[in-house]
Amino acid sequence: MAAGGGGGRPPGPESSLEPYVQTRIFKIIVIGDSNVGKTCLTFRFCGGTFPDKTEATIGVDFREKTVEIEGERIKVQVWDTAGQERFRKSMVEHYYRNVHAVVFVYDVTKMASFTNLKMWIEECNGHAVPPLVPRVLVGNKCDLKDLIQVPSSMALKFADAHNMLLFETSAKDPQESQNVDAIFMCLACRLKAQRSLLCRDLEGRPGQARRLDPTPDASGKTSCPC
Ligand SMILES: Nc1nc2c(ncn2[C@@H]2O[C@H](COP(=O)(O)OP(=O)(O)OP(=O)(O)O)[C@@H](O)[C@H]2O)c(=O)[nH]1
Ligand SMILES: [Mg+2]
Repeated sequence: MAAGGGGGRPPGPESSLEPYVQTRIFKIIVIGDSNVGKTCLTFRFCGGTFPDKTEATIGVDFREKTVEIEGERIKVQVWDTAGQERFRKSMVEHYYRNVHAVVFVYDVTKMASFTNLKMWIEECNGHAVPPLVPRVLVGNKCDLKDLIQVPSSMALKFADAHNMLLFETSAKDPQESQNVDAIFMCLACRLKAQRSLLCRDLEGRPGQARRLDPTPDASGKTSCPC
């Protein structure tokens, strides 16, 4: 189990004059064939580096990073899942339970990892993930330009058909790190917006949940990269 990125501690006694706002946690799972680079992508986002060496993930590795969106601190909890069937079968139920967003990853240099996406999407659908849960598609290893097997146009068509945004990235190339960050930041922004709306809808209804953020940003500014 590994962790990277900032720690998302709520304000302590030293800031007791400020209103106490609990840090929200968004659970994002990263799914796809073995060897597509799920561990490297999550490492890049949470730790800011490309790992020298990785081994097949067994079960799940958790990583997290605290980000700030429109003045609110949000903890992005990334579940780096195992691609190999034998290392994931006892865990699958846990992956999908209370998930907030799903990242499907394929390897742009391996067509089979792209065609297998159908299977991953079916698995996700089979676990009753609500339609409101955002899903994105990530084509990784774009630095291997001479080996590309999955054209962007094909991936875009697939993403459109499944109502997903497409990100083409490289966990390895430091120049691409902003694109990797954009995957998770975009999801965090969408989740924040969705949940604020949901809570606003529920406000005023007796016995229902209320917004956690007592001071909505009036500026309308967003740091969302998408
Ligand atoms: N060239 C290149 N290699 C990458 C990239 N991302 C990952 N790799 C390599 O691909 C291999 C597999 O990466 P992992 O991140 O361990 O793959 P995974 O999807 O987590 O695999 P499982 O844990 O078995 O599901 C490793 O040798 C990485 O170094 C990338 O963007 N570019
Ligand atoms: Mg892995």
